[in-house]
Amino acid sequence: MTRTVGIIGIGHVGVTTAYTMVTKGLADRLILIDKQADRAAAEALDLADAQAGLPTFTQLIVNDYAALADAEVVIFAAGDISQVAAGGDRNGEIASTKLAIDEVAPQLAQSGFAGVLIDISNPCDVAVNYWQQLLGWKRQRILGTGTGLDTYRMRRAVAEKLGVNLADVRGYNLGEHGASQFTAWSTVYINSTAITAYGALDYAALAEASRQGGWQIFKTKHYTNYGIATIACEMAAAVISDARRVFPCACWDETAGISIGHPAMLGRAGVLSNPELALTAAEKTQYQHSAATIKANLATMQALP
Ligand SMILES: NC(=O)c1ccc[n+]([C@@H]2O[C@H](COP(=O)([O-])OP(=O)(O)OC[C@H]3O[C@@H](n4cnc5c(N)ncnc54)[C@H](O)[C@@H]3O)[C@@H](O)[C@H]2O)c1
Repeated sequence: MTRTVGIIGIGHVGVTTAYTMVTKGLADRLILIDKQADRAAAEALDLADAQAGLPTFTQLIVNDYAALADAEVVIFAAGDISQVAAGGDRNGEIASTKLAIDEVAPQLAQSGFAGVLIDISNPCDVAVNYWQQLLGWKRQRILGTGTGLDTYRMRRAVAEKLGVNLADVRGYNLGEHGASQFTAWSTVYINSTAITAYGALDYAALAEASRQGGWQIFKTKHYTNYGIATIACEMAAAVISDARRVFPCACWDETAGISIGHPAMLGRAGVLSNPELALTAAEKTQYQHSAATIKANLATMQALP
């Protein structure tokens, strides 16, 4: 089997995702697409140079939608990061991301792509719902990185606080990849020990550190790329290898009636199932509030011309 992945939008995030794919040898064929055709071509040449020093080889194809017909995964990172509103509000990108989706969706549909679409572009949950409505595919084939990156940030904040390794911190941030997200502390463990066993902690400060972690980076760099590229590649690899690994993803929740960040088992068909969580009553309320926020922002996106 030839592992084929497409990346649409070769800006900061798209190119870092491509670099991660190439250096980890996660794909045999990588298709890079950007409406700035020269930019995608230049990035492909730079990536091609890197391969002289790598133990794996990735065939690079530029700006060819037809090549997506054979892809297992397409990662969508198109948009315009300069539209992020003051304070790091990802909803500033509603119009630019809608425009990019409207431009790409017909070409993606026409390409014959039959794999799994992973949206990174923000506002991520809103974009996933919009993609699902526009394309009408089985919802399990369309997901977003959602609170995957926020969960990484929670793991970093907890690890720094407790003096443990962030790889040993498990659990989830849930809901919107945005201000209404929350850390579900009932799910957080350090190895097999519940975080609650660590005594009194300032949970509000830790949750805020993960919620605001992106802004802390963004206000200096004006973009973020390494964390998101890593989680996107982890998810893509799980789909390609039918790994049945669980990630917090923006994906359909029948009960909430919306796609929203919650754990999903990923495999070749996309979302295979959603593990049940035993959330507390307060966490359930936060989740419902986040679902309502995504629905309101989706209505805003749909109302745009
Ligand atoms: N979900 C997350 O956790 C997360 C984290 C970081 C960034 N992001 C999001 O990822 C997206 C990309 O960020 P970035 O910093 O790479 O932005 P960027 O502005 O650097 O790059 C966007 C790229 O998309 C291209 N593009 C725009 N419209 C297109 C179209 N119709 N077809 C093809 N290409 C098109 C642009 O030419 C540009 O190269 C943003 O929406 C950003 O908010 C999400």
